[in-house]
Amino acid sequence: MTTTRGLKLTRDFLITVTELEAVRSQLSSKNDAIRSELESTRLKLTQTEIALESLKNSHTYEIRDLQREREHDLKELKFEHEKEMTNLRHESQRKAEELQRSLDHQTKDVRAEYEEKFASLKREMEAQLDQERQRRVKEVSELQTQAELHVQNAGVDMEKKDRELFDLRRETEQLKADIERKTALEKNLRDKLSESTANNMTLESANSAMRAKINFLESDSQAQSTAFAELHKRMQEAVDAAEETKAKLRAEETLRRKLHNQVQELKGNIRVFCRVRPAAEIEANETAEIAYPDAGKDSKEVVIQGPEQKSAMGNVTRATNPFSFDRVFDPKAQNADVFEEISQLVQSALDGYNVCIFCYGQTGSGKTFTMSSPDGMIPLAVQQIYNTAQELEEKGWRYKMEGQFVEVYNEVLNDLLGKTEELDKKKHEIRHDPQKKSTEITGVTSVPLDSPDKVQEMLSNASRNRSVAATMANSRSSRSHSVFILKLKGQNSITGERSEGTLNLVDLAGSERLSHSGVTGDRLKETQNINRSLSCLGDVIAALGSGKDGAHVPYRNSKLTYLLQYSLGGNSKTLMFVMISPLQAHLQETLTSLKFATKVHNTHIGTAKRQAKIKE
Ligand SMILES: Nc1ncnc2c1ncn2[C@@H]1O[C@H](COP(=O)(O)OP(=O)(O)OP(=O)(O)O)[C@@H](O)[C@H]1O
Repeated sequence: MTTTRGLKLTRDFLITVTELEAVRSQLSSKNDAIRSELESTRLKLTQTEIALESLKNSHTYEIRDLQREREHDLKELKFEHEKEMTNLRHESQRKAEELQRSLDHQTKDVRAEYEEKFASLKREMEAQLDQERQRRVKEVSELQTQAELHVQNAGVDMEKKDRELFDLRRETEQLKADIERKTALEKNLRDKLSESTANNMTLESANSAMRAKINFLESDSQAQSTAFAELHKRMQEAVDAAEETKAKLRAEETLRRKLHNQVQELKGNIRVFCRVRPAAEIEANETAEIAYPDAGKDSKEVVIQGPEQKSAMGNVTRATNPFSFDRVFDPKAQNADVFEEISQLVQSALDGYNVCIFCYGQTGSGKTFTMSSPDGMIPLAVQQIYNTAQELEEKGWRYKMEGQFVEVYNEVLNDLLGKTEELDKKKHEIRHDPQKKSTEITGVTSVPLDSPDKVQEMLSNASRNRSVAATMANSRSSRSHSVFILKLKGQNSITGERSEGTLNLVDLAGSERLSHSGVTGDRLKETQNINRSLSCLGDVIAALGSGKDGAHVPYRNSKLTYLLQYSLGGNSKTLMFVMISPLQAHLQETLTSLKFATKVHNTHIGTAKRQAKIKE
């Protein structure tokens, strides 16, 4: 069995080998055919390459021949060209020379022609110039004559103006001398009056003694009645003399006040006083260098040594800053000395003027001390007005005096004499009467000032109200403007005259330059309002000083200037106090304040008019 299977396997194997042999012989014959085909193709390729090589060689020869030919042609052409160029160059050179010759010829002709024309034009121009020169010389001499005439006229005018100025100065001097004389006279008359009053009293007592004597004697003898008549006559003479002296005194007083007002009008009606407060004990070593060169004489000058400045070279210098005002009060000056200087101005309110006195300066420079302390300007002004009003009663004048005290805080008006709980709440409005040039504030408390003691009560009420407000918004007095308004209405029963004047005493908010940086909320609002209202005050003064009649004055730009509309400007007398701190730390603010005050001092805001009328 196994052998059969082996035989079968061997037969199958042999069959397979035979088949594979047949396939191999087929493949080998195919391979031979392909190889011979490859050989013939390779032969063909070699032949083609040979043919190509020979073609390439023949082309190379042709190209070389062509190149040689072309080079030859090129050389010939170049030669021809150069020959032609030489000919052309010669030809053009010849033509150029010809052209140059002809041009030279033409130029010569043209130049000759132009020279001739130029000479004739020059002659013409010179003739015209000569004529013009003569005309101008004539004109210049005419102008010179006219100018000389003008100069002569101007000289005459100048002399006239100088004379006028001199006359005015003399008049002012005379007025001043008159006032001094009248004041001396008045004093004299007052002395005489008191002497006469004393005489009168003596005579009256003598008279009553005589009467008693007469009664006692009850005699009707001739001698007694003559003596009595004589005594009576002497007494009557003394009474008449006293009456006459009183009348003279009244006339002199009227004249003195008139002359004072005239002098003020001649001076212009805005004046500036400067006051330097004393340093407190603890500040004694921190003071700036401030000098008063004319102290004890005119007292109009103050000199501030500026801060130290280092130059690029390292040198340290200090600028000297001199300022001059109508009056400078050094730290030794007392409130009474200051008031003496303003008393005439206060008096003007009684004469029917609107008067405005305001204190400008940084916080802590002495504004409130000057205005509201017990011997400050407000109490002294009220006291003086009260005394004068009483004296004027003799001359037939009766005055009604009313005081108001308001505050402008954050552009809102507050009544400092009103109820504390109404502060910052009750609305007040400003009403102007353009006809009467007067101002009213709605709903504001008016205190009749029938005795000078009332003013102290008023001031303490105002201060109490302000201190209550201060607990709510810090140091209210330095962050708001306060205005004390004294209204004076007078009537003369003898002459029928009436007068209406207002005295405004203003304590401004601290003028230190307040920066907006780092401030927010209520404090920022306060700061902006103070800055704005103080700059509005400056703008109003500048507009008034621009001297243009009818020029727009921006009173409406702030509550303060709107309130003071009729007390700042043409129809009023204005005085500004610039208050100065003596401390070195405040030097920069001091210089800023003094510069602002100098601007105000240089402003002339017209002539004040009295608000007086005659009874129809
Ligand atoms: N002439 C003076 N003599 C003596 N002390 C003065 C004088 N002036 C000011 N003082 C004192 O200096 C301090 C600051 O003055 P004051 O309060 O009047 O300044 P102010 O400018 O009104 O400040 P604020 O703007 O805060 O109201 C106060 O203690 C005051 O008493």
